Amino acid sequence: MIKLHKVSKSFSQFQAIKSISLTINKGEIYGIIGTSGAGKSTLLRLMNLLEVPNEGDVEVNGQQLTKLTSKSLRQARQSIGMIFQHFNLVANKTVYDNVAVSLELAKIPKQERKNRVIECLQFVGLEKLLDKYPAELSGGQKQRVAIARALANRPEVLLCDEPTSSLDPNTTAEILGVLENVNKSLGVTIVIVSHEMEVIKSICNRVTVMADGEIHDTVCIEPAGIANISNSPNWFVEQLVKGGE
Ligand SMILES: Nc1ncnc2c1ncn2[C@@H]1O[C@H](COP(=O)(O)OP(=O)(O)OP(=O)(O)O)[C@@H](O)[C@H]1O
Repeated sequence: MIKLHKVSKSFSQFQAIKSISLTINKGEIYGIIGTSGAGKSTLLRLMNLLEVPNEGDVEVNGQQLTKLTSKSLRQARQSIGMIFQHFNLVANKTVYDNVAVSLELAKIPKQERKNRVIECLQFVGLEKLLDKYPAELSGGQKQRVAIARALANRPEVLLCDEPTSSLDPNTTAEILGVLENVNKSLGVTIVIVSHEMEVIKSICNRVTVMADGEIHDTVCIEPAGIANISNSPNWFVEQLVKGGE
C-alpha cells in the first residue's frame, strides 16, 4: 500500500531522513515511534508528499507520487487522508462545512456531498453537532470532525500525526476506538506517529522505531487493546501504588 524506497529529506544542511526504505501493507495499523526530533513527522509527511524528498521514491496505492504532475498528485492525495495533533479545523466554518470543504475541492456534486458529509459525521458519532463551530467542541469532538473530514473522500490510507497527543487518557481511548473502527469497518490502512508508547501498543500491529532520521528497528506486535488506557480514579491509584513499589 505504501512503499518508500531509499527516501532522504534534508532541511538546509540538516539531513532529517536518511535513505529510509519501508513497506506498509494494506489493512495494517502501522506505528512510528521515537524520541523528539527522530524524524517521525517528516517521515509521515513524505508519505503524501507534504514534504518532497530530496532523493528516493514514494509509492502509495500503486502510484509513484514522486513522478506525478501536480494535478495528478492532487487527485492521488484524495485517497490519502491525514489528521493532526492540533486538529487543523477551519475556525469560522461549522462542523458540516469543515467536512464538506474537501469534497468541494474534489468537485463532488452538491447532493452527493451532503450525503457523504452526513455519512461521515454519523460514522464518528457527531451528526447532532453539525451546526456547531470548532470553538464550541471538546478536543475529542474536534478530532472526530477531523477524522470525518479525512474520511469524506473515501481514502485508502489515513496518516495520523500525534492524533491523541493533545487529549486526556479517556478521550485518547475514544479516538483510538474511532481509528480502530475506521480500519476494521472501512478497511483503511492507518499509519500513526506518536511518542506515546501506550497509544502505539494499544492498536498497532507493526511498529517502526526511529532514531536520528533512520529506522532503528521494526517489530510486529499483538495490539494490547484500548481498554488499557484509562483515567478512572482507580487507574490513577493503581499507577501511583505501582510507582511506589
Ligand atoms: N520545516 C523544517 N525546517 C527545518 N528543520 C525541520 C523542519 N521540519 C523538521 N525539521 C527538523 O527535522 C528533524 C525531525 O523533525 P520531525 O518533526 O520529523 O521529528 P519528530 O520525530 O516528529 O519530533 P517531534 O516528536 O518533536 O515532533 C528535527 O530536528 C526538526 O527540527
